[in-house]
Amino acid sequence: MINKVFIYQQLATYGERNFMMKMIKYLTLTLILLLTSCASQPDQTIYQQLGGKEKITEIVQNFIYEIEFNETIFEYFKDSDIQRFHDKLIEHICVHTGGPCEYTGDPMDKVHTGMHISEADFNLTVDLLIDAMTKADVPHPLQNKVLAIFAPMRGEMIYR
Ligand code: HEM
Repeated sequence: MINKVFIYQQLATYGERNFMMKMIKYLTLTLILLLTSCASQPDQTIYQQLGGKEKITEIVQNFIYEIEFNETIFEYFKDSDIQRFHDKLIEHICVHTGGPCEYTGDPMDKVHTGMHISEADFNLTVDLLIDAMTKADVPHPLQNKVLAIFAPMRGEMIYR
């Protein structure tokens, strides 16, 4: 009888040890995977994630193309210097996504005051930007990061 109890106790202890060993192995493996994935993907700026100046230029060119084919939004741009808009918007996006650029254009509130941009037209412009990014093969999660930077600027543009 004593021997039986002793054997059961030993088996239970062995089971616990076995379980603990498995847990330690599992946790160590998880930790290693976590560390290697962090090391291979160091924090990148959104500018870097996009692919730098080249990709931003592609997005801006697609965006201008979209604007030119949208009657409502083109109305705002019909007397604008599109080459200047192209150059300043690239600088602006570069700076705000963390790129190594300098913005040499005018402040957003000053540029857009007097245009009386409605909320609907602001949203429509954002849709055109989304189309421009999609055509430039920017993945959707990254598009959302870009939009999260520019959406809060709406206050400097609408109803002014
Ligand atoms: C977050 C959204 C927007 C950003 C980041 C943005 C950015 C800019 C930038 C950087 C410029 C060039 C400034 C300069 O020439 O010094 C510009 C110009 C302009 N923007 Fe925006 N803009 C936005 C939304 C809009 C919207 C919604 C409209 C109209 C529907 C609009 C209409 C214009 C026009 C017409 C110009 C040219 C101004 C001119 O001819 O002098 N923008 N914008």
